[in-house]
Amino acid sequence: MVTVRNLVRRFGALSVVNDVSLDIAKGELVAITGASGAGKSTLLHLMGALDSPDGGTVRINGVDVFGLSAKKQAKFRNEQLGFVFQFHHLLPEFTAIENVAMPVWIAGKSRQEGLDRAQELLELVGLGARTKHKPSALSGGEQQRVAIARALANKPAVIMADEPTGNLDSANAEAVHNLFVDLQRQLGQTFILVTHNTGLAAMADRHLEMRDGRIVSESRDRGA
Ligand SMILES: Nc1ncnc2c1ncn2[C@@H]1O[C@H](COP(=O)(O)OP(=O)(O)OP(=O)(O)O)[C@@H](O)[C@H]1O
Repeated sequence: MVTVRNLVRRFGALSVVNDVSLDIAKGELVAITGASGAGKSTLLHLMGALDSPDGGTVRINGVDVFGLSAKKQAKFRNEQLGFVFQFHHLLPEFTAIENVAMPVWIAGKSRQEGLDRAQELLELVGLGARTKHKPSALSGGEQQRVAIARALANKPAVIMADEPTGNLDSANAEAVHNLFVDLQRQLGQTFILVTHNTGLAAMADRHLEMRDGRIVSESRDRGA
């Protein structure tokens, strides 16, 4: 599903991602942990084609993402990848349902198709009664669930999440963890998560630890 080979990203003399290779299977939930500055976010951004590498390749569903033109890459990102960040980045002037429908509309589908899909997803994340609320009228945990629904909008191959619970209290963080596991089980959704949260890392099928731009350990610790 995701094949990373010899990925390198340098900032000045520093190799922030230093020759990383890894394979992620369909339906896998992978957590990446490591100290601040280890290169986790940079690696995730490269895998999501939000940044370009100085060397190496990323293939998602067989597509060489850095071999695509800028326009095709943006389309690929919108249709094949879902992103969840620490701060939800919802559009404040739009309702929850409109925020979730947005990637569907951007992909060229009709207004109604977008709204139907968004309604279904908001119900899936437990927000079926909150669809007409604007982000400011939702709690932090609810806003993050809207962002997760939005990430799912186009049935992406992979959801990439960078500190998705970093801004949440422990109860809301746990709700988001459980939601990821439910989505993995119900939809076979593939997830790559960068997190400092040991509870979230422990729920993953596979836990990769980064240090100084490299993956230094790997464990399969779900249920341990
Ligand atoms: N655009 C940039 N220009 C220069 N240096 C950068 C840039 N982006 C990241 N870095 C540096 O790369 C290193 C790794 O950053 P990165 O954000 O990937 O780490 P991280 O493991 O995600 O850390 P954290 O857990 O604190 O988010 C850091 O030393 C950071 O300062």
